[in-house]
Amino acid sequence: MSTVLAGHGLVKKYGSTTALAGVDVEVRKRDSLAIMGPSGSGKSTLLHTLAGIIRPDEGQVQLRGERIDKWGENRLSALRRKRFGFVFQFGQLLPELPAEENAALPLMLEGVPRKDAVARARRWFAPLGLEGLEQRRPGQLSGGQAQRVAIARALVAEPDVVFADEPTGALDQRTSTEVVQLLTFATRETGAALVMVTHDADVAAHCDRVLQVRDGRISGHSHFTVA
Ligand SMILES: Nc1ncnc2c1ncn2[C@@H]1O[C@H](COP(=O)(O)OP(=O)(O)OP(=O)(O)O)[C@@H](O)[C@H]1O
Repeated sequence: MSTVLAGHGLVKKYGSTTALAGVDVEVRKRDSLAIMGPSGSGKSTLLHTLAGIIRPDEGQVQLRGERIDKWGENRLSALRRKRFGFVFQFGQLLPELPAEENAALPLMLEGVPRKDAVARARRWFAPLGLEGLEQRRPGQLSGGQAQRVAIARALVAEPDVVFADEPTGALDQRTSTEVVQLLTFATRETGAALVMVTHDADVAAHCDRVLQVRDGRISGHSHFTVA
């Protein structure tokens, strides 16, 4: 299967701190990868480097074989909008917009007319268990519902890769399980790859593979048998 996203020899330093000390990672279509490791081990730096948010000092990031880490900021931010989806710990939904418009936002930012963008976003509401909540503002949603709207927003533009940074970090265990099941299922349905940072081994176990990071290096790599 072809590689969608790859990082080779990634090094990132902040002053005397080496956040990434030479990391190699590849993800393929429909692949889901969890990144785990102690606090400060470099997980978020790795995710942000793969997502074109942080530039590595050494090494390279390739999307479908094309090197992106040297691209200019405008080109990179357009790439992030079109080809990547993001889910963060706290949904980061816009409080004044109804759920359906929050989910439609990446399309509207690309110039898709509001009505069409919302219609496409609405298609995600039933599979994500959000039917009937289309008009709610984020303040009127539970934490789990807000994360499901964030998943719809991450998938609406049919990205190549979804990046999730502690997507269940603010949720209780039952809600975490629901959210990660929906995230892995829905992402796989679209054919996108998923790269997720999590502290929670139960959440990581929903991914195909787990990468352990320690002191900026890969310290372990395990595969789960995919049903
Ligand atoms: N902008 C920055 N400036 C200086 N140091 C940074 C910066 N970002 C990260 N670091 C340092 O780089 C190292 C890796 O940080 P990173 O956030 O990637 O770790 P993490 O594994 O995601 O941690 P956590 O689980 O606590 O979120 C840490 O020592 C951190 O203090």
